[in-house]
Amino acid sequence: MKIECRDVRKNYKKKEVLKGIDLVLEKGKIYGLIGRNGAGKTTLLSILSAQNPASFGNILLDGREIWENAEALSHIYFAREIITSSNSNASGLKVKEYLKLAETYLPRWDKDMAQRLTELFHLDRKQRITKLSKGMVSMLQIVVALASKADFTFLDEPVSGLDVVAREAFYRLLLEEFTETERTFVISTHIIEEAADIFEEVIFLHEGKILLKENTQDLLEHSVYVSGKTEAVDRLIQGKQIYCPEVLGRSKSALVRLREGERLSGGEGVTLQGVNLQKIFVVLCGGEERV
Ligand SMILES: Nc1ncnc2c1ncn2[C@@H]1O[C@H](COP(=O)(O)OP(=O)(O)OP(=O)(O)O)[C@@H](O)[C@H]1O
Repeated sequence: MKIECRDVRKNYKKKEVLKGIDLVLEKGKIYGLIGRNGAGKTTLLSILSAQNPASFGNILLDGREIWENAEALSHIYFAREIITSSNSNASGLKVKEYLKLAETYLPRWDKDMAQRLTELFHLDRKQRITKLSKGMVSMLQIVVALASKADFTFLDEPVSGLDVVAREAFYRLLLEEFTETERTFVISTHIIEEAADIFEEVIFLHEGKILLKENTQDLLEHSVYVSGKTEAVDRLIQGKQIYCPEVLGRSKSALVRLREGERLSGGEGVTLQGVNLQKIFVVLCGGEERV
């Protein structure tokens, strides 16, 4: 089972938010969707789940268009922020009523799991959603996403507002569910480092385009931060794929992306350092604001 996104574009009036997205999401993987504020992550996830029409392009599940295709959509669930303002549909609902509603429209709903997770997160089923704290609303979003049992489950900033204990609990639950099932998860997050180990692949969405989609481990193994005396660094990085070279006095630094089979060996006056996912993201997507 796979989802294919073919040349998907989205305009809001004259503003082009997605600029030709080609993407394949395979079964049985956890993807991290990472991008700056306004990069288009929520828009992309809403289009991948047919909650929002694309302006151009197609989304296919095993070759079949998902738009107005109830069977295809029964395999896809997008857990987006529950809007708790007074004019939202969820307003006024109690937690148990919201879960009941989820049960009616999610064909693979796991009631026992929803019950278990609600207890685990200490969510009061009688509480109105509008009275929940921000973190508790995120927990409810996570409960529904996991209990949806959808083959493709998308979570938009699921850990937003969660304290560190609840975030750890979420990552653990996600991994448990992932190892027991063949489900695919796409998680958008701004908290990159603590989730980096969970993502089998990362997708960097930058200014409406996919800048990178790669196995996380490969990406980390093939990224090296080089610094040292300018001449020595220049010799080392010659012919290599480099990002953000910076010169400070007689020193130079740059991020090097090694191609398959390429190696770097440090010499006199040069330091080689591994980089983490957050650093790679800042270098590739940070632009002028990078520090
Ligand atoms: N319904 C809408 N009408 C008009 N513009 C919109 C609408 N939804 C999103 N946008 C615009 O599209 C762009 C992408 O928004 P989107 O919410 O997809 O980004 P994001 O990557 O999820 O951002 P964040 O990380 O801040 O949540 C932004 O410039 C936003 O203002």
